[in-house]
Amino acid sequence: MTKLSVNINKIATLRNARGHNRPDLLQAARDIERFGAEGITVHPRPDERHVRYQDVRDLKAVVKTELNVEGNPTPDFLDLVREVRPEQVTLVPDAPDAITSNAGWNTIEHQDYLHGIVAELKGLGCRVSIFLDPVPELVRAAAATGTDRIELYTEDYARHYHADREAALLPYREAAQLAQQLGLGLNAGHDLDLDNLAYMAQNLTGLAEVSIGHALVCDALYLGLENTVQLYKRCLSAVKN
Ligand SMILES: CC(=O)[C@@H](O)[C@H](O)COP(=O)(O)O
Ligand SMILES: NCC(=O)COP(=O)(O)O
Repeated sequence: MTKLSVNINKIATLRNARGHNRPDLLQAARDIERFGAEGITVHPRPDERHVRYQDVRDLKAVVKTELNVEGNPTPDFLDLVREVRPEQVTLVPDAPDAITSNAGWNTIEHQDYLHGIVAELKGLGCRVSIFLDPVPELVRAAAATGTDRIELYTEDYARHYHADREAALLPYREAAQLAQQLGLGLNAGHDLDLDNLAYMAQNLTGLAEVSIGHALVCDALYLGLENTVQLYKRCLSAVKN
């Protein structure tokens, strides 16, 4: 079954709002794992607007499932993951001032660059995933970097889901099939929520992991964190109807 990695960036956003430690990010991570998540994802951005670099160091000792650290492989980010050695590193080509992740890698143009980073991170014992759009040529070029997995950038799927979910998912299904043929592991994330998750999980072959944060934390404000984590898990276990 597809694993749920909960992105706790937005819990850190709330924590930072008052300059104190409430909510306690580390306790939230422990609780989210206890509620059933199979991973914790963080995306420490250069401006530390939410998850701070020290949070990542502290989470390494706290997370008992898998720690997935996302980010643009800047020198500071690489120094952090060299120090922390999380179970998974997801490479994302974000600009420092991006309001959120808004693009996947051009793995054709950056293939040599990514190849070197992938080799180093795998050498540290980290699983590596590359964030990209569901474009066959990009998937093929990602495989040539030696990455363990790709993460399909699902904003477009989420945007078009309600209009025509079958059409919205089609490029992702094709990319997933190609990834499987190329021996790439498959993750997915960005803007997934309680409306659109089950259909993707039921129809994307070989989907190993989804990382979900913004919608999940928003839902938890109304539904409670434990209940919300379990609702997202239920979407991943729903049988295709
Ligand atoms: C890579 C991706 O799509 C998201 O995981 C990203 O981490 C979200 O970042 P924000 O929480 O800063 O919007
Ligand atoms: N990689 C996607 C992620 O970690 C969370 O994205 P979102 O659910 O906050 O959009």
